[in-house]
Amino acid sequence: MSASPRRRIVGVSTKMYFSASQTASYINTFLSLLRRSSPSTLSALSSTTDIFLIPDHITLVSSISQLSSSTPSPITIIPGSQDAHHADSGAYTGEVSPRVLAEVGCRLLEINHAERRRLFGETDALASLKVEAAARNGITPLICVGEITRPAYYSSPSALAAASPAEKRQAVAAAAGEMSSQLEVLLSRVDPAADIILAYEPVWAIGAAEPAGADHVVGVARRVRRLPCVASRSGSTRIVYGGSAGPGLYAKLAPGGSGEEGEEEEAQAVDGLFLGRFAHDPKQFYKTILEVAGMGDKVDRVDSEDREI
Ligand SMILES: O=C[C@H](O)COP(=O)(O)O
Repeated sequence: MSASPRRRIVGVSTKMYFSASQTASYINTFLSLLRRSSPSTLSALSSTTDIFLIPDHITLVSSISQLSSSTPSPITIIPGSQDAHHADSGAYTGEVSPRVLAEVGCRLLEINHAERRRLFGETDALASLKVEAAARNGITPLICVGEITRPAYYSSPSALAAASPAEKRQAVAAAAGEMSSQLEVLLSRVDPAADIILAYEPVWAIGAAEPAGADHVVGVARRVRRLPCVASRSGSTRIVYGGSAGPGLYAKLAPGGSGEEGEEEEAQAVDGLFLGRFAHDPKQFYKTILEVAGMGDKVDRVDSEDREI
């Protein structure tokens, strides 16, 4: 996965929503959308943007085979795993080995998702071992991190509209501060030269009706990039946003979008999106991919069955 300058990246985790046959049919429908795209669309897409797909563990191997046999050239879809143990082998009944994941073609490992922390008691220290295990096995770690507390002004649309720039800056600083101590631990065991992806997922925006505001996301991403444990890395550190993300969001996060006011514009604070529910329809997933790739002019064609995308 090359990332210099940083390639955009967008993907989906199906969490535990789909049956095995739904996962197969989801991938099938998504790949047919890609196959309906013109060679120039596919070529432009693959030249700028990485796409990943993270099914459940049971369907990972069959998904990898489906992706490798039916993805139209020159697109490559990066298969990922939702979790793994930190040891490569041993007496760990029921666990998934990162070495075996690498062996079957998995190239991305999701680590430290808020649901793993809240429901299964995972900690920063455990996640740091998994980050190390992924990199050791040549798998790119996709490290989820985000603040727990929702800024008070998200309580209602009117409170959000009335929030002052100072309140918003304070919320951005608080979120980045909370993530700073987590990231220190999460990145403590991985080679600074390894390529990683950070998924900024405010816990309060996961499973919600709406994503966090663009100004909040861009502001936090900029601050995270400046944290010493991130800024000092020599490997690529891409940042994707997750938490009720879907079509229409990335344009607001990209340079020239509606990101945080009053700060020096960075070329690209957020490198892409990490989708959940709002990618359950393969067409919505493909529309979002096109938007992340800066090809929003193609989005209207996705709904029309008889037009080439
Ligand atoms: O893994 C993806 C994120 O947790 C976002 O999920 P969501 O878009 O369904 O809120």
